[in-house]
Amino acid sequence: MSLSDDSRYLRGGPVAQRIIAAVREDATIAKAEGFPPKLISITVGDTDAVDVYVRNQRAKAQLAGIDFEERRFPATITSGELEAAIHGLNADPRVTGIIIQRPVPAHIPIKMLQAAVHPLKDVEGMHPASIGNIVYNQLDLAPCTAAASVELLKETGLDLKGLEVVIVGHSEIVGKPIAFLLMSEGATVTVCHHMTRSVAAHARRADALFVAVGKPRLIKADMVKPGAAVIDIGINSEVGPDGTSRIVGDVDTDSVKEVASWITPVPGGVGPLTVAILLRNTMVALSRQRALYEATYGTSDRLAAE
Ligand SMILES: NC(=O)C1=CN([C@@H]2O[C@H](COP(=O)(O)OP(=O)(O)OC[C@H]3O[C@@H](n4cnc5c(N)ncnc54)[C@H](OP(=O)(O)O)[C@@H]3O)[C@@H](O)[C@H]2O)C=CC1
Ligand SMILES: Nc1nc(=O)c2c([nH]1)NC[C@@H]1CN(c3ccc(C(=O)N[C@@H](CCC(=O)O)C(=O)O)cc3)C=[N+]21
Repeated sequence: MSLSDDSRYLRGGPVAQRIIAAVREDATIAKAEGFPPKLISITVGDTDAVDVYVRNQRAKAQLAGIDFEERRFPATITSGELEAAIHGLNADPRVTGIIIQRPVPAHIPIKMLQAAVHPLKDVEGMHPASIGNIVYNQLDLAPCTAAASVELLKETGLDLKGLEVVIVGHSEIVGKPIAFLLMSEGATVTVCHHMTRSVAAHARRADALFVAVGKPRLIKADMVKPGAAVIDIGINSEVGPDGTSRIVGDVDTDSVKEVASWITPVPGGVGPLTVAILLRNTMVALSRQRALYEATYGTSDRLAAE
């Protein structure tokens, strides 16, 4: 069966396109009212997966009518210098949202950086105060990849209540928020990580398996329950047999798709939806900023006010 007509593939593109079209409408109105949305990406050092993400952020932001600017810093920068740069962006009224690309070099405390971003400009909901909102089931501005992964699982039509879900990987930005989002949907959630005794034994029980580790082909067909939904979040750059670089996930897709009922392809699965949700979150941040502006100045139309 060809890729395009295989219904087992859960594709992010169509959902992403719908979100981007809606963002574009919102952005057009916001611009006309004096609030052009602008997203700033902060990259520290060099990571392949970040390069792919930023490239797509720029392309899709342009489609959606959101200004996009990348600030790149060398891996040798100090945390104090980075914090100062973030404070400058917090104070700039033209900046709607700030995303700090992960990972950052080991000498920079990531939590301190996330805490430096003003919560109203925190488009990934990663400020220590914001991430707590998902514990309270307040989900309108959740970390983008986690939200994208759960959204794709919902595309299967599976009832999430009581669903056996296994997540492999427990990072702050992906695995942990997915666990919280799914708990709030009523799923029974198991989280595996590098200390888990047998990832395979857990994975084989899963009706839905989420994988966010960063290791190509970690998940093989014998680790997947027949009929399961497999959400592959990994983005790994690999040099193919022809010498060109390509992107692969964490799942051995060719073999796993013979066992699973649904699988997200890489590329074309979670990635495009992550980008779309980041842009949508930027508009959520803008509307919160506008609400504050209105409470202060009595109007949310900045152009009319001036
Ligand atoms: N498609 C998308 O939108 C996105 C994709 N990604 C990709 O997802 C992957 C993971 O990203 P991220 O969560 O940020 O990465 P991290 O490196 O922060 O986390 C990786 C996680 O995997 C766990 N782990 C490592 N080895 C194993 C193993 N052998 N078995 C089980 N668990 C293991 C680690 O556990 P421990 O901490 O205990 O060592 C850790 O929790 C990467 O490929 C990244 O590029 C990330 C974000 C968005
Ligand atoms: N703070 C932070 N948040 C993140 O969400 C985050 C991060 N840091 N660091 C890097 C990883 C990686 N990541 C990707 C998201 C989308 C694509 C994406 O658009 N992928 C396309 C690739 C298409 C192409 O090849 O161009 C796809 O999978 O189809 C890739 C990678 C987000 N991450």
